[in-house]
Amino acid sequence: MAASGGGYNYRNGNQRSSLKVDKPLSVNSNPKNSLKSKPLSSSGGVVRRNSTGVPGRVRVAVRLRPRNSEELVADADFADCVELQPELKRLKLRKNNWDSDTFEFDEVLTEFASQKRVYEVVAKPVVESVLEGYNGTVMAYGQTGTGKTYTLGRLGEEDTAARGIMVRAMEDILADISLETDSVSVSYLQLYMETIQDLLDPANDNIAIVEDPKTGDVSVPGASLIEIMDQQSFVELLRLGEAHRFAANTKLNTESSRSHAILMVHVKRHVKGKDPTLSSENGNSHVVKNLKAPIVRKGKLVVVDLAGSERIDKSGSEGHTLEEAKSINLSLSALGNCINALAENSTHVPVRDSKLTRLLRDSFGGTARTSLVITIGPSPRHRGETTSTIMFGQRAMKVENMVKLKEEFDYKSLSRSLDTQLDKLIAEHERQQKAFKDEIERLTLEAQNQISEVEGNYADSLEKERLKYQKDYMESIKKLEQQLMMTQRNCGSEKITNGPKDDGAKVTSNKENLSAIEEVVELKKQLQKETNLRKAAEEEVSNLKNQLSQWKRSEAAGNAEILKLQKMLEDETQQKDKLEGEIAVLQSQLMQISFEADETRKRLDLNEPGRTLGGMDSLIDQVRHPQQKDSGNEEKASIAKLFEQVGLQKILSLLEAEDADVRIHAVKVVANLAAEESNQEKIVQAGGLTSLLMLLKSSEDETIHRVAAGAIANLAMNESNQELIMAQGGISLLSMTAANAEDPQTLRMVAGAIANLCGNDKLQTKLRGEGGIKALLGMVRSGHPDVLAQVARGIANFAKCESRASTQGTKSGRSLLIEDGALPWIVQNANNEASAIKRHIELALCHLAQHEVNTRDMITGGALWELVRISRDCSREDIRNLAHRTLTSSPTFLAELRRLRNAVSYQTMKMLLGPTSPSFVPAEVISCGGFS
Ligand SMILES: Nc1ncnc2c1ncn2[C@@H]1O[C@H](COP(=O)(O)OP(=O)(O)OP(=O)(O)O)[C@@H](O)[C@H]1O
Repeated sequence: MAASGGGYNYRNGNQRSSLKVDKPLSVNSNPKNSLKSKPLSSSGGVVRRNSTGVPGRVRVAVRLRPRNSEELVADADFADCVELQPELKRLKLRKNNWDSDTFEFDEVLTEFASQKRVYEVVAKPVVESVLEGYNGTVMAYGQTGTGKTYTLGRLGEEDTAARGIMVRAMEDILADISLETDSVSVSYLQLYMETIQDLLDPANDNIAIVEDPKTGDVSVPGASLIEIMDQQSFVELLRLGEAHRFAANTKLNTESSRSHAILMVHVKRHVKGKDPTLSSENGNSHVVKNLKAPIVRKGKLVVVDLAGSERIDKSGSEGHTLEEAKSINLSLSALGNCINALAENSTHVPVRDSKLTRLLRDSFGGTARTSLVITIGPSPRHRGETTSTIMFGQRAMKVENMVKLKEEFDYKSLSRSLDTQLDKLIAEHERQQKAFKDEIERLTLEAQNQISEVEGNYADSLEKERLKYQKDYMESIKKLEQQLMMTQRNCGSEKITNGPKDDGAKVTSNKENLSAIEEVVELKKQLQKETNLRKAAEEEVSNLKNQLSQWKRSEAAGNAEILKLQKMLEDETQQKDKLEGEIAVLQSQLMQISFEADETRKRLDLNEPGRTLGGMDSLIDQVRHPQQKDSGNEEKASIAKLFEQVGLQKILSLLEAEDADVRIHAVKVVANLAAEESNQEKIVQAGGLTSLLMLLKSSEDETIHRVAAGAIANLAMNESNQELIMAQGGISLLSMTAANAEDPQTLRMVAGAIANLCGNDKLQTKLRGEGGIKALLGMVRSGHPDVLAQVARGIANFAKCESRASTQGTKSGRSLLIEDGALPWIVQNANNEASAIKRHIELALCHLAQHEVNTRDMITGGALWELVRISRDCSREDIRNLAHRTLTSSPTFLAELRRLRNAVSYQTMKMLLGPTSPSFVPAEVISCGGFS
C-alpha cells in the first residue's frame, strides 16, 4: 500500500496565503518538535488569524508499546508485526515474511520513546496553543492494553520520568500563567455506556452536553469545575478521578479502562493592556481617558483517553461486560464514521450518532488544534487490530480543522473596574462633604464662643468701671459738700458772735480765709484728679469698644470663611453632578462599544467579506432594511439595557453636551435606539426628534449631520412622526444639510429621510412648497448609487401619492415633479444599471404616465420610449403590465405612437436609433400589441 496522508512534515495543512492578516498564530521555536504548529504563510511570514480561523490538520503520531512479559514468551519465535522507521516517519506493517505495507505518520515513536519525548512531540504544541487562547485536543486511540492510559494518564509519582501527558501539560500551564491575573480550572469526566459522569463527583452521573450553535463550542456546564492553584492539587484530582473510573479485567488488559475519560482544562488569561482609567485634570475635572475593555483569551485543552478498541471475541467479554464492549465499539465506530466523512469532505458528518462524537465535535472538523496518538502493540497475533488502528490514524490525518483564537472583550471586568472607580469617587466625595460640614460647624462655634466671651468681658469691665467711677465721684462730691458746709458754717458764726473786730481779730480772720482758700485749692486738685480718672475710664471704655469692633470684624471674616466653604461645597456638588453625567456617557459608550462589538462579531461570524461594520454602519443598514432590525436578540438586549441603565432623558440631554465627542457619541446612541421601532415613540415624546432636528441646524460636524439624519430617517418611517418633522421645519433643515453635505453617506441619510416624507399623501404640497423635491434633485450631484437609489425612491413615493390624489380628484394640473424639473433626470436614469434606482424610476414613470396632464411633457421629454421599454423589458410583471396598460389607455400616447409609425418606417428608425439604443422601439411595439 502506498504511503498516504504523510509527507506534510507537520505543516499546518494547506497553505492559504490569502488569509486576512490580523494576528499571529502560535509560533514555536524548537525545530525538533515536529508536531508543533508552523507558520502558514508561504512567503515565510507569520500565520495570521481571521474570524473563521486558519486551517490546521489533525496531527497523528503512532506509538509502539514494548513487548510485555506474556508477549516476550508467547511471541518469542515471531517477529513484531510492525517495523518502525522513525527517521523517515514511517511504519511498515508486515503482511507476511516477504510483503509489507508502509504508512507515514506525523511522528513515529518507537518502544524506546521516553514519556518526555512523547509529551513534547504530541502534546506540547497543543498546550502552547491553548496558552495562546486556542482550543486544543490531545487524544489517544488504540487497542486495549497498548498504552493509552500509560501515555496520557500516568501520574509518575514514584518515577518522575514516567509522568504522562496530563501531568506534564498542567506543569507547563502553571509555569506559564500568572495566578494573579489568569486562572486555570479543570473538569474530569467519563463517558460510560452513553452516560456522562463527573469523575470528581461521581453522584453527578447524567451530565448534559451543550453545544453553542453559533460558535460550535461544546461544553458540559453540569460538571464540577475545580480551580487549580498548584500541581499537587491537580495530581490529587487526577488520582481521585482515576479511582472512580470504570475498569475491568479483560483478556487483553487486567486494568482495562471501560470508559472514555475526558479531562477538560480551561485556561483564562488576561491580555496585557491598559485598564480603563478615570484621570483627574485641572485638579477637579474627571475625564474618561481610556475606555478599552480588557481582552481575555480562553483556551481549552481536552485530553481524551479513549476506551480500548478491540474485537469483542478478543476481549473475552460476556454479559454486562459484553454490553460495555458493544457500547465502546459503538461510540468508537461513530467516531471513525465522522473521521471518514471529514476525511472525504462529505457534506454530512454524523456527529449526533454518539455522545463521544458530540463531545469531540470541536476536535475533529472544528476550531481546535488536535493531536492524536495512536497506540499499537507489537504482537503479530493482533495484526488485525493493529491494522485497523493504523487505518484510523491515517484517515484522521486527512481531517482539517479551522483553528480559531478564542478571544473576547471582557466587558464585565471593564464594567466592574468602572463601578469600583465610581464607588471610590462617590465615597471620597462623601468624605469631603462631611469634612467640610464639620469644619464649618467648628469655625462657627469657635467664632460664637469668642464673640460671647468678648462681649461678656466688655460688659463686666464696663460695669465695674462705671460703678467705681460713680462711687469715687459720689465720695468726692460728698467730701466737697461737707467741706463747703463746714467753711460756710465757720464764717457765719464768726460774723454773728464777734460783730466788728479789731485788727488782731482781722488778722485771725484773714488766716482762716487763707486756710479756706487752701482747702478750695486742695478740692480743685481733687476735682482735677477725679476728672483725670474719669478720662482714663472713658479711654478704657473706648479701648473696649475698639476691641469689640475688632471681634466683630473677625466674626465677619469667620462668616466669609463659612461662605467660602459653602461655595466649595456647592462646587463639589456640581462636580458630583458632572461626574454622574460622565458616568452616564461612560455607560452609554460602553453600551455602544458592546453594541458595535456584537455587530462586528455577528458580521465576522457570518463570514461576510468587506470591512467590519460599526454601530453607524449597522444604523445605515437598518435605515435601508428596517425589517432586519429584529434579527439580533443581543442587539435588542443592548438597547433595552441602555434605556435601563442610562435613561433616555440623560442620553438626549447629552445631545447638547459641550464636548463634541460626547455629542457625537450621544447622537450615535440615539440613532441606534431610533432604529428600533419600539423606541421611536419614546424618543419623539421625550423631545428627541426636536433635538435631532436642532442638531442639523446648530452643529457643523458632518458626522453629527450624518448620524442625526439617519435617526430622523428612521423616525420618518412612522406617519405621525412625518407630520411632526414637517411641522418643525424638517424639510428646510434637511434641505440645508443636503446642500452643505459632501459625504455620500450623509446625503444618503438625508435623501432617505426626505424619501420617507415623500410617501405621505397629506404632506405633498407642503413638502414641495418647502423645497423638498428640489433638495432631492440637488443630491443627484453626488452620483453615488446609494444616494441616487434614495432619490429615486423619494420620486417614486411622491409620484405614487400624486397619482392617488389625481385619481381621487383632490389634485389637478401637471405633476409637481415635472413642475420642479425632475423629468430629465427620471428619463436619464430609467434604465440605470443599478436595479434599486431603475426599479423606483420605472414605477415613478408609470405613475406619472397615468394622468393625461403629464403625457405631453413626457413625450417631449423622451419618457414615452422608456415607457415602451418598460412595457416590454421590465423584469417585474406588475410594472410591465402597468406600463402596457398606461400606454394603451392614453389617447395622447397612442396618437404619438401612431404618428411615429406613419412618419418613419421601422427600418429608418432602426437606422436612426440603432438596435442597441435603449430608446430603440422594436417595430412590433409600434405596429401591433394593441398600440395601433
Ligand atoms: N510505552 C510503554 N512502556 C512500558 N509499559 C507500557 C507502555 N505502554 C503501556 N505499557 C504497559 O502496558 C499495560 C497496558 O497499558 P495501558 O493500561 O496504558 O493500556 P490502555 O491502552 O490504556 O488499555 P485499555 O484501553 O484497556 O485501558 C500497562 O501495564 C502499562 O504499564
